[in-house]
Amino acid sequence: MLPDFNDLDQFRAVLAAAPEPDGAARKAAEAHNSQLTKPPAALGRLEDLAVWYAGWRGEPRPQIAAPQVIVFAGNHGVTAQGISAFPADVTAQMVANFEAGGAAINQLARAAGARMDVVALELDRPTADFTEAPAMSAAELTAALRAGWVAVDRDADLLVVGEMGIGNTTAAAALCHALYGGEAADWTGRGTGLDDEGVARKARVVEQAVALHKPQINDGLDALAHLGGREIAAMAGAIAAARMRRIPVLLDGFICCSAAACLQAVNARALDHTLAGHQSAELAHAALLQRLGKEPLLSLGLRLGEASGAALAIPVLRGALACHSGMATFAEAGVSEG
Ligand SMILES: Cc1cc2ncn([C@H]3O[C@H](COP(=O)(O)O)[C@@H](O)[C@H]3O)c2cc1C
Ligand SMILES: O=C(O)c1cccnc1
Repeated sequence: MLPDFNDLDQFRAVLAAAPEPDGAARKAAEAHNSQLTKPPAALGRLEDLAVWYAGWRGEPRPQIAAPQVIVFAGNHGVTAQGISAFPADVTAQMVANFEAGGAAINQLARAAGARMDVVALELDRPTADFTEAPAMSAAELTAALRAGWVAVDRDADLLVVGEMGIGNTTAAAALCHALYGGEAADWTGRGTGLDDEGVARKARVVEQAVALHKPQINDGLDALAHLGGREIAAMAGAIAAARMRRIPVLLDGFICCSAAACLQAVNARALDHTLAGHQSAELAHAALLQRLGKEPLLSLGLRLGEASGAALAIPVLRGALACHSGMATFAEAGVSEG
């Protein structure tokens, strides 16, 4: 059973009690890796990925059999400030598209052999416009974290989380500016395709919002409440639930990583069970990945969200484990060691 939480302090306590990887399984995986029929380290980063995954699953020779993709959707009051190239109605329209199987992530999840779930969070009740008021109350944030927390399949052996929410690159930029400082413009990109004038307006919105709320922000959950969105909070809740179940997580683009950053700001080790699936083309994703200490698996110029980049990385991790767990050792294959 997962522990439960009813308020933000209980969620902070859950994060503080997060489990660590299984040291014995990790050691056994390292020893096994060193005996496989290949020159030492010839599979490069795949070898580290396999050992990392084995530690989290507590199995020296695991496979990925049941990956789960969850796309969370939410609406944002800050869209009133003209910060997206698309209207807010697109969020609900895309949820219908996900449910009908017509979006990019439907194809990528299927191609990766992953189960896909869509969780829409109160789309007809957008968050407050955070240039004027906190985006969410503590109770609303708790509810959104819980929606993510309960969406994780207990039998999944890999989790990919992503999002849909017109305006959410503004929320993600504001979260990064609040957590890491610098200039608002450093964290503000084009999102769905703003022109230069639109990006300048968006950066002013980010700057104004962070200046308004910064005095009330003491950790990542305060930042999420003031500047986040329901789908961003739900991604954070799902990432935390996966940790409790020792399910490794592939992070998606800028918005997903802003959710992860909020967890890391509460507990420095909260993302140890996660990898960066890809580096998005959104302006600040590279800088955010650096802050998270994550090296992306892929960099394909995607700037879509929806979990698309992380879903594409599933076969990379699966390939790492197929080699690790399926290859013969030198002794088994009768191959001479160097
Ligand atoms: C048709 C369509 C499909 C999408 N799928 C993901 N996003 C992406 O774009 C949005 C963020 O960009 P901004 O902050 O500029 O609104 C998010 O919903 C994100 O997932 C989409 C956007 C559109 C228009
Ligand atoms: O990096 C992302 O995930 C992203 C970038 C632009 C628009 N939507 C998502």
